[in-house]
Amino acid sequence: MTTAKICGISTAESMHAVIAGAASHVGLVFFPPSPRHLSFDAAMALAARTPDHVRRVGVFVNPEDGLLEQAVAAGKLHAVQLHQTPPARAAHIRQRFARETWAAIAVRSRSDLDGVREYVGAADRILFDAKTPPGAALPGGMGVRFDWSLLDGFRHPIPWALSGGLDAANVGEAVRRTGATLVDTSSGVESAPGVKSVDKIAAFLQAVAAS
Ligand SMILES: O=C(O)c1ccccc1NCC(=O)[C@H](O)[C@H](O)COP(=O)(O)O
Repeated sequence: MTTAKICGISTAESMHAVIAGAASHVGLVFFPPSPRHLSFDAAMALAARTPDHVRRVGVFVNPEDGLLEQAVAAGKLHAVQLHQTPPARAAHIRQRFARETWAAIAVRSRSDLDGVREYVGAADRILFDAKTPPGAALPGGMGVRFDWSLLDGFRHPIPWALSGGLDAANVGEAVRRTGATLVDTSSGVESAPGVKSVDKIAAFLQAVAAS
């Protein structure tokens, strides 16, 4: 069975669609340059609307402890997803905050997978995401897909999830092709950057359930 994380939720309406569609995880972004960035107050309000069986994942880019402290408390986070965060720093965060820790690996070529093993003991899950273009404002959430065949034969040392350019039309193929048991999407369920579509969220979650 494949489960899904819908990332970058910022309204009560889209949170309702995530819950109604039976997503396993929801992503709350704490990165000011992102159109999905949440204030602590907004995160607190969304967390209050979310049952605990939908796991709240805070999304961060090499965060300081101070940001993590406030975000973990406001969002009642079950997990933290770390982009551009070296393994030693991820290990510190995992130990200090005692939250399930995901390390995002930005993938464009096979050599990008080399760093995965360094996260053994430092992260609980790897999120394979597409590398965004050089100079891009964001390290994720840009609808960029990577070549899934790069994962062929890769021996995953810890649990993992697939991300990057997934939508209702391609997620079934992505699951079949990679064997992913957890998939993640953000812009694939949006009508504009940062604007979630409840219809697209429902269609994505139906496609995952059918995969
Ligand atoms: O979504 C963001 O704005 C974001 C900002 C900073 C770091 C990571 C971010 N997103 C991470 C995610 O988990 C996205 O769901 C993932 O990159 C896939 O995005 P997309 O290709 O748009 O589906």
